[in-house]
Amino acid sequence: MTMQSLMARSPVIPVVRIETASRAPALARALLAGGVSVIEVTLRTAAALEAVAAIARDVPDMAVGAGTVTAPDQVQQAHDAGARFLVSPGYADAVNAAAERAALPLLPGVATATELMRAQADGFKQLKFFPAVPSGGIAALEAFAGPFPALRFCPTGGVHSGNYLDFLQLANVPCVGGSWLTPVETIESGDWAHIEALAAHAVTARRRETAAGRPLTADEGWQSWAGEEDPGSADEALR
Ligand SMILES: O=C(O)C(=O)C[C@H](O)[C@H](O)COP(=O)(O)O
Repeated sequence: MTMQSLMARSPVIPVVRIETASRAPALARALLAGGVSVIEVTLRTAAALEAVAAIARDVPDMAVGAGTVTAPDQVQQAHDAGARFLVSPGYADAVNAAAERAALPLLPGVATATELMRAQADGFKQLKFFPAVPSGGIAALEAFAGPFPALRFCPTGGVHSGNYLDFLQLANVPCVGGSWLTPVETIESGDWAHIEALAAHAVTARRRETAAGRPLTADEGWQSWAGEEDPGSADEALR
């Protein structure tokens, strides 16, 4: 699987912080049921690697990756757990080399033109733009499109239900990353229907906008639910 094909699987890559590995398969099934078939489990908790392994074993249709990869030894650990891709918040030669040795697709993080130039020279075409909103958001991505027309970005950090459709309007943004589909407290409470609804809403609103060929208003995006399932008010489903 290439990073390009992974980024084409879903308009949103859920960035997950999970405290209890045994909850990971149910979480992955809820996202799949909502139409999201890729998940990034951040290596920020003690349960993360076990969660990656549980998803890889029990939910094979979910493309599970490891995020927050900041050191080369995490690459091998993620590989051994069954991760199918890696995401790093930054750009580090040692991590890049370890990912290449492990033959795992890597989405490295960049935020400046200098980092983009390094990544491009190293052969990367798909990059995480992190932290997206603090680093200039949509205006920065539009500016990067001029000197770097071949690069594609997954903006992450500050992207949420209220702005992700705007990011996806950009020609150099095939997908975004964000934590809003998988709130920590919702995972801990096991409210899988809510996570399925968040995923379904994100995917459906994007599909509807693509079909319309123009940006939707917030209300129109929400109406993408009409006729499928009554999610209650936007505030309620996105609570
Ligand atoms: O740990 C990493 O490697 C990260 O990428 C951090 C993530 O970007 C955020 O956890 C997601 O950001 P929010 O959607 O703004 O919550």
